[in-house]
Amino acid sequence: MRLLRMSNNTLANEVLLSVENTLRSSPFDFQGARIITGQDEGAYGWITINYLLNNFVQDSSVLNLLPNFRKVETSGALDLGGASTQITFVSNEDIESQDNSLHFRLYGKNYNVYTHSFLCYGKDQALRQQLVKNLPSTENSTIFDPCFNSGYRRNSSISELYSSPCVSEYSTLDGPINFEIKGTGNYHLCKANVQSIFNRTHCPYSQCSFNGVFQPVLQGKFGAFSAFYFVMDFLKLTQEKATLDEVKERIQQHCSRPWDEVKTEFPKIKVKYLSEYCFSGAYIITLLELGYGFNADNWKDISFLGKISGSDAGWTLGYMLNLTNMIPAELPPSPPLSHGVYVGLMVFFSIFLVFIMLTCWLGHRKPRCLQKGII
Ligand SMILES: Nc1ccn([C@@H]2O[C@H](COP(=O)(O)OP(=O)(O)OP(=O)(O)O)[C@@H](O)[C@H]2O)c(=O)n1
Repeated sequence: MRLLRMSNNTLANEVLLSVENTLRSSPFDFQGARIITGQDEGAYGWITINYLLNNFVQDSSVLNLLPNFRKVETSGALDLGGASTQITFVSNEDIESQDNSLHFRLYGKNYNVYTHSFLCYGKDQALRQQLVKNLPSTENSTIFDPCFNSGYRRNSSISELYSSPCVSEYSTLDGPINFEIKGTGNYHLCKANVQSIFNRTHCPYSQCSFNGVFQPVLQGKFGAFSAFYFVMDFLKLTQEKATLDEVKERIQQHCSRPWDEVKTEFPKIKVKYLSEYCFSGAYIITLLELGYGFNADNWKDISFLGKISGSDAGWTLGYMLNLTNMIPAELPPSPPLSHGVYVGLMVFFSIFLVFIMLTCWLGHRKPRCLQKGII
């Protein structure tokens, strides 16, 4: 919707109006439809996964005294959509760019959060950028693309290719109107093509991810969801903790398989998704490694998450939690003593009272001989 608004604002408004009309006639308490910002998308994704992972349940002074008390850290959020991708995590460093800085107070604790949304770096738009950047200058009607399995063919057109604002600046009237994309299935060539859409030559801050965007040093664990999960799940890389090299090896193997073989093995998967897993694998590795700076050491900090406790990982739950005030800024008032400590103190004081009464009684009691009048 953010892309559509850029290329055709009237059409974007028409879509919103249509959504509003439909939802207004539903039994829900509909309060309006709007296009959220990339920053919101990052923030709400971060809230969702940390809420579902129970990371906001923080220490109270009593809990702190417990021997097995775990100081809960939040998890960073990595979201890959079709049009944009978001990275969000708590950072102890100075966030040099205001646009990337968020402050939350949740359950009585402050969080300084870094977030950035890269529009045009979702999986579908990145594929488009990669194709455009590597279009041969000749007027060939066939494009050989290493990011598709060999034997794969797809028809496209110049107008379709350049229809997105992510690539319209590269638009050229040269070349054929219609062309055919033919896969050659080569992971290393594909990765080289994908790298060409990441600009790491300029950085106006002390450190950047790519395209001149500030990013502090990566901190803590990360949950990667949406297309990060769909792709890694297809490649069977979400359960086992594979090393970065093993992950690359698996993607390389997949890219080198002939398209016919892939299609026969997975007849139930949509052709659009299936045909793009080679590109998607190479893109995810490049985005995480070259873009965000993950490496062989901190790769283990990334968990690929589809559902958490039965709920989808994504920005929508976080948006709803925020809207309905489900995560209060302050901790709910808790009793000064826990139940266990209260019961323990009651038992102790009861025994103490009985002991005092017994001592008094023994101290004031007359000896038996006095009672009988014998000195
Ligand atoms: N089983 C699936 C489902 C989706 N996808 C891909 O995952 C990406 C993200 O899909 P979706 O969650 O529908 O994202 P969008 O809503 O399009 O993302 P955005 O937030 O960027 O608009 C898309 O490229 C889609 O083709 C996939 O590879 N396999």
